[in-house]
Amino acid sequence: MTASRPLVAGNWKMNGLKAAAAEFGRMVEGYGPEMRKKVELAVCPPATLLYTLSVMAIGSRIAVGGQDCAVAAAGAHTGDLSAEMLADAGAAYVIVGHSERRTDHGESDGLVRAKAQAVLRAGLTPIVCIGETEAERRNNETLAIVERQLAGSLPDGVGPEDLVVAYEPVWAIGTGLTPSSDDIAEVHAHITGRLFARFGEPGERIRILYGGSVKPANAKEILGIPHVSGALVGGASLKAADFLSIAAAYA
Ligand SMILES: O=C[C@H](O)COP(=O)(O)O
Repeated sequence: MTASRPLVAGNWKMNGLKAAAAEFGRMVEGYGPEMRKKVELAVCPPATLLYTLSVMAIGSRIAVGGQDCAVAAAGAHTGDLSAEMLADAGAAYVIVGHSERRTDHGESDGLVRAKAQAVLRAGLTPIVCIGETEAERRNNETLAIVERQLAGSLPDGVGPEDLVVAYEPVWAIGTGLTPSSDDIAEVHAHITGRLFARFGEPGERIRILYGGSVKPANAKEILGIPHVSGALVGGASLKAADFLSIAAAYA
């Protein structure tokens, strides 16, 4: 896995029954050699579809990933899935700290960090999500919030290939709203600076995805912003045509 190509990752969230595999099949078909050279694609389906999609992805170079994991590797944790299980099912990535997990399940920065460590332990790459709420942005706290979340959520001792950061303003998720390009640029530059401060020069090469209402219509503009090295896409990743059209912003 190289950090040189940008990454467009789809997060299907709690969407997709068996029939959704056909949509993934269309993504596999559409991810041709030219696109592969320019952009890496990953799809994080519900865990029930992970193994099916990973088998379909063999030979296609589309990665699949999980949306969350437990901290422990195995044991008496009813209903949980370990990073090792996700790896066994074919995952290459695991999203941790998504704002919906932070909100719905009260996940703290410390827990997100432990989950990111678990992902690394299993040999996978964590996509660590951070981002401010609408109230925090209104109070001009955005940079302080992302800085605090980064400091608390990122694992230590990782190289640029081992880690992906996703900046997702909570108020932009699923709303059709997006920050201005200048605002996205400011936050991504700030995150880059913090990654440099924490990891040294390799930290500047850690990919920082933008997430929050990325659509085919705005992908080219958002993905062209300095320090934006890909996207974490929710709703628009459910349809192959939309997802591939977003990735085509790099073509
Ligand atoms: O993980 C993906 C994000 O939450 C963005 O979702 P969205 O593209 O539906 O706004």
